[in-house]
Amino acid sequence: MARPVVAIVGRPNVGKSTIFNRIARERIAIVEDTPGVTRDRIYTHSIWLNHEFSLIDTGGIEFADQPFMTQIRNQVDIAIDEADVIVFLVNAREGITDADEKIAQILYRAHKKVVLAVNKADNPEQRQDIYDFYALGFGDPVPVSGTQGTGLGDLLDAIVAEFPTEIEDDDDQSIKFSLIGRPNVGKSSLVNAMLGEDRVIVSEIEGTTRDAIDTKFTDESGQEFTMIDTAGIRKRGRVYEATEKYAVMRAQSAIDRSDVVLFVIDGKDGLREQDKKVAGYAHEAGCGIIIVVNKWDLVKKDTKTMAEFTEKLRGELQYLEYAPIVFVSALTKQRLIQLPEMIKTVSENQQRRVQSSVLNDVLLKAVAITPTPNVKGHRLRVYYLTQVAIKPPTFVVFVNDPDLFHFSYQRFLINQLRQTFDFAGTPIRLIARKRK
Ligand SMILES: Nc1nc2c(ncn2[C@@H]2O[C@H](COP(=O)(O)OP(=O)(O)OP(=O)(O)O)[C@@H](O)[C@H]2O)c(=O)[nH]1
Ligand SMILES: Nc1nc2c(ncn2[C@@H]2O[C@H](COP(=O)(O)OP(=O)(O)OP(=O)(O)O)[C@@H](O)[C@H]2O)c(=O)[nH]1
Repeated sequence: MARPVVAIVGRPNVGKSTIFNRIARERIAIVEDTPGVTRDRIYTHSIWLNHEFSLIDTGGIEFADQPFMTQIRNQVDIAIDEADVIVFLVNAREGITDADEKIAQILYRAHKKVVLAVNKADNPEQRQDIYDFYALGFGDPVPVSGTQGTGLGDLLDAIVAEFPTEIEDDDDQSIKFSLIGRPNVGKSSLVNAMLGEDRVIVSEIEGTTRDAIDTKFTDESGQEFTMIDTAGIRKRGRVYEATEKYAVMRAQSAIDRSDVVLFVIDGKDGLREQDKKVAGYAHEAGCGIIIVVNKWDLVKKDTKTMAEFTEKLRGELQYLEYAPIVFVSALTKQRLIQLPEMIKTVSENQQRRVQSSVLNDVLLKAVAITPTPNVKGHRLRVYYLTQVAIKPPTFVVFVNDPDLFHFSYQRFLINQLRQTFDFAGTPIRLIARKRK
């Protein structure tokens, strides 16, 4: 589902990652007194008063060896390209600096919704000082303190007030999917080859508010698909497109909007670290996943090659055991015809609902095959299984004590579900609740 995107911009050390973490309510980034510390997470989800949104900390995208102002410029450009609302963060203790004024000029020309937040307003005097910041021309400055956690409610109110009001197109029955993968694995080639198939009718290419380009097409059976644009597929010619953090952030945002993700890897090179990161995110997000091994034409094959490749891949990506693997070539178009059908099946599996009565038959049989574990003299008891959500299928199992419900037994139950119903391609979530 598409959510509004909020990006935080500002000079180094104004407290972007501190505020990011506060809003994300998790201490996920490392906060240090050194400007430009390396941080891992720059993209997260948050919710305020029923408004869900994605949040980007542009400070986490670094441009080594670039002059100070170029770095800031790139970060602000990313915010302008990606975000619906930009939080422009300044420092109450330092007043308006030259860099702040430059950022203001860029933002001003971009005609984006901007919320001005004055950080490090830790005490009442500093909160008084914020009036100077009216001079930046973005209306009422909101005083906040990242370290104390004050003012965040007002900041979030100001942010959600700027969210676009247009509602999502509910009539859109198309299956949304994206292609994710390292540079050069052949994503663009696959897209072009898929859209170039005779049997595929490309119906529209639409630019959305965020400058992203999604492509709609219909397959032979009349099923509609929306291909979500990802960085690396259609380049906008920006310098920052080459940075890994940016690519990962774009991939995460595409994953958030997708029902199904085609995780593309290079059949010749195999799997790399960066691949795993993005695949892990898709798994956590609950997307359907298909592993697409591209450039299969370049691989010297005998009868065992495919099985060996599969086994190696399964070993490296154990948590993706449910994802089907398909070996294709964008060049020769081998097996590309299967992709729309596979996406459709995975999407159906992701929306599968199973009645509680049927589920409890499975549960009874499962317990008969493998009795529940005994942990330090306490036996786990499972009483009832019910499905509470789809996309991804999510089940609640009522037990005597959730602490006794260990990972191995969860896995066993999930496997029983997979053996009984077709959940190929979709993650399954299992939540243990104590029966009252
Ligand atoms: N006094 C005070 N210090 C703060 C506040 N918010 C952040 N800081 C401190 O300011 C420093 C920089 O914070 P960061 O969150 O890393 O700043 P940043 O803007 O993400 O920095 P870059 O990574 O360089 O872009 C840290 O030492 C924080 O502890 C605040 O509200 N009050
Ligand atoms: N032999 C062979 N070459 C391929 C295949 N698919 C892509 N290529 C080549 O691999 C290179 C990279 O392909 P792209 O489609 O640009 O890869 P990408 O993943 O979109 O790359 P970025 O745009 O950098 O993210 C190009 O030279 C393609 O011609 C394939 O199936 N077989």
